Amino acid sequence: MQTEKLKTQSPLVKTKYCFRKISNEVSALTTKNLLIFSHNKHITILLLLCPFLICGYLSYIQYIVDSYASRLCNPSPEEISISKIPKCFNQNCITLGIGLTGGSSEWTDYIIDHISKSSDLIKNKDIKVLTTQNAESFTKYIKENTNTTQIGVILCSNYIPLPTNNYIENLHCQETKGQIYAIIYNFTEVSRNIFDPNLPDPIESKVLAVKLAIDNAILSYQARKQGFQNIIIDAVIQSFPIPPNRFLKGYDAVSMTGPLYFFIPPMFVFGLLVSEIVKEKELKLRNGLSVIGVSATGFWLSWFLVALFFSFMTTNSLIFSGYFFKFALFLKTPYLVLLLLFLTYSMTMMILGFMISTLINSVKLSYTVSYTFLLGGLVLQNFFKSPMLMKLFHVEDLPYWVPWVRLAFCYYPPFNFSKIYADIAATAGSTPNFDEKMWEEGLEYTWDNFFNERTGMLYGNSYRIPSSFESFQNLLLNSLILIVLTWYFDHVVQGNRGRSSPIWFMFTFEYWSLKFDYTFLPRFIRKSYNSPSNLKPNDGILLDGLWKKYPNCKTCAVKPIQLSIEKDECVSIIGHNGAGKTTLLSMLTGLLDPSGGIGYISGFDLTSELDNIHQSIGYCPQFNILWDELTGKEHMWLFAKLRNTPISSRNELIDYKLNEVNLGNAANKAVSTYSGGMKRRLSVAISSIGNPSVIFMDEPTTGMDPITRRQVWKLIHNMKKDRVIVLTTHSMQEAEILSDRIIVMVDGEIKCSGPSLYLKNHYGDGYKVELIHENPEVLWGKLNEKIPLLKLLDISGNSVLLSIPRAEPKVAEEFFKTVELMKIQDWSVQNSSLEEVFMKVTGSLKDL
Ligand SMILES: Nc1ncnc2c1ncn2[C@@H]1O[C@H](COP(=O)(O)OP(=O)(O)OP(=O)(O)O)[C@@H](O)[C@H]1O
Repeated sequence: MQTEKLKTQSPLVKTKYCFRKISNEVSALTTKNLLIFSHNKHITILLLLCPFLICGYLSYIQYIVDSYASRLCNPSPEEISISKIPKCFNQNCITLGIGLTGGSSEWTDYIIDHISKSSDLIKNKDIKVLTTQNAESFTKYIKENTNTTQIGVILCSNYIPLPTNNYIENLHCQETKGQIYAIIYNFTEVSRNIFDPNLPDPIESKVLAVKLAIDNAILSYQARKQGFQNIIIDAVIQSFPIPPNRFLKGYDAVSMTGPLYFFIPPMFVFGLLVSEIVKEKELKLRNGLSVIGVSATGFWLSWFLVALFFSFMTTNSLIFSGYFFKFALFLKTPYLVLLLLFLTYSMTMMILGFMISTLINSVKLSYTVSYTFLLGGLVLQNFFKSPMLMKLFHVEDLPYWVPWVRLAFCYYPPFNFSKIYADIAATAGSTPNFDEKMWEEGLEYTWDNFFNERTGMLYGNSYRIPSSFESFQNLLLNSLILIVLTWYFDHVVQGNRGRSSPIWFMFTFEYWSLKFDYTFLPRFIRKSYNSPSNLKPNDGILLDGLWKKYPNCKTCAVKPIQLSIEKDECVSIIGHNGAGKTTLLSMLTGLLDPSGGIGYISGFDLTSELDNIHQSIGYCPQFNILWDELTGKEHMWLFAKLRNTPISSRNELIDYKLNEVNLGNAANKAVSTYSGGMKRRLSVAISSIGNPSVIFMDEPTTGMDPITRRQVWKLIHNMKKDRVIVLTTHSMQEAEILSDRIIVMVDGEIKCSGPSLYLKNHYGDGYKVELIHENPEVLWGKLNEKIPLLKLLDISGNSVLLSIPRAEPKVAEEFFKTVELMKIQDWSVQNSSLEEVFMKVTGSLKDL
């Protein structure tokens, strides 16, 4: 047997064995974890697609900024003719409102006619002429008719006192000449459309057109008066070329916002892993694995490999998405630098996730924690993404507390990630030059950049930013600290590995002696509390005074127990709810630390040789150690591998075991589709895999129908050979059929123990006799008179049910003699049932 060999092997062979064992565990559990993710296809695909979606989103932002920036410039603005006044757009609006301050006169009529003809405007429709007392009353009209008049003109046909407080305060209408005009334009009309610099300024062109029309009209009037030819001046306006907006042109979304968006993909994996690990804890799957000897090292290494796999995949998905979208920062940086950055950061976050998962016990809480980390992290990333902040953080001559804050942030992985990213962006991506107020395109990022610090000036202050390599070392330090914390909390937090260690466990000799497996040393050197002098460990189970008291409980859940179970024995433990059965089994399987006492299982010490015990036991707990996503066959494969069954016969063994528990047809179905009974059957099959020398079963047939229950009984019966089976049950029939010995536990104590017949004989009420007589009361009266030791159990109809004490053979003799003389119609004799024994021993009969 493997465990026998272990006892006699040298430390070197043991180390080799340990290494092989752990690598086997890692390979089995990693396969299991990957299988779970492969069954959750949409989540996994989304996880791998996430970087691509983020890069696509960034590319879209870049596109918007670029197209926006390109639209904001106009290198060759068009000439706009102003020879005609443009008509206003709205219905019923007035293109030109003309106020005549001195009433109409010859020259004003001429001008209005001229404008009307030259600009195709209809009088009294497009042009409204008002004779106003003064300029103020014209502006009053405009105010009262908001937005109906496009442009107003005041023709000063006589002297008008000037208003002091409106648009025309600079107007000087001359009393004598009266040939001066003023243009009043609607300032609220949108000026140049900033979203499209190719459009002309609506006000400029209109005002100029009006001015030109009036000037032309005046010139024409003057020319006619003085006998000149009709003079027409034609004019155009054209704006200056509009240069590109220098705050947008060259903006690089990937450089400026990368740390914010690239923070997200690892957080998805983070959330997924934390919830999966906590789920294994909440459903006690990890406890189940610990019982069959899966080491914490194997457990965490398997998750580490899964995290590495997903981190590697998402990292590469991110890098190649960057290449796909032609991000300059990605194209100008060596692949290895990008891989190192994203992978190290992702792995550090995964290890942070491992550490968090050791502190929480519920999946619900794990979701809350993951979301909090994601949202809180995004808020911080919003600051850290800024290259300006990175420079500000490293400016020399800072207040004394800033370097301390910076140092504190160095222990926050996303800060180090943002810092390295900013280093790359500063070289390979476009960055804002605040002094020049423009964007500078990046150069190639080389390994020299990786190892060199960055220096420069910011608003007249010099800054010195440590090299990317230094920040990379910080990330590695973060990982190391988180690994140590994970290791520590995994030991001390209750529920992680079943047993929890004291908070100073690493300073105890026992911890390191167990760790290095010094079991080859003589027993007196190792720690052995309650070391027995007269106990000889057997191949089965030997307990001497083993007891358990839960913290904050007044009484012991299990009082000191003496028990010896030999090989080939099947023992059932029966007891009422809360009697201590599960606690006893948990101690024997190493899930709970005994409060005291000695125990040996397969010859190994329960306190110091637990690793070896785990190698030699099988366990079918009250809860099923099953993963909903995996199929029955995958479960069997996992446990067969963990149990190191020979590869050549593994598949055959799996099929055989599954058929044995009637699950052959459902072997390839996910366990989530199994009924409660099917899951129990699978758990029983799993407990027997790998030929364990002791099997513990906690209520193995709960939830099974009578036919399947009998099949499982048969299976357990066949498993008895060459091993010890300890099962707890509430079914007396099960205990009676399966066990060679029955132990009755009451309030943490073994009240009695022995084969079923012995218990019945010893604790039962004797024989039960049922007599059928035409007058049962008379019959009982006579019997009771002759044999007072008889006990009446029931009289109903023609039947009398009574018991004869087993310990009194003479009473039985006397009873049968008496009965022979009576006219008995029928009779039957029955031995006591186990249920009666149980009720009597547990004292429950009194309570009924
Ligand atoms: N984690 C715990 N902390 C404190 N007390 C506990 C804990 N687990 C069990 N107990 C107490 O220990 C006693 C024994 O419980 P245990 O679960 O071993 O009984 P059981 O015989 O297995 O019951 P059942 O048949 O219902 O499974 C009970 O009084 C129970 O309340």
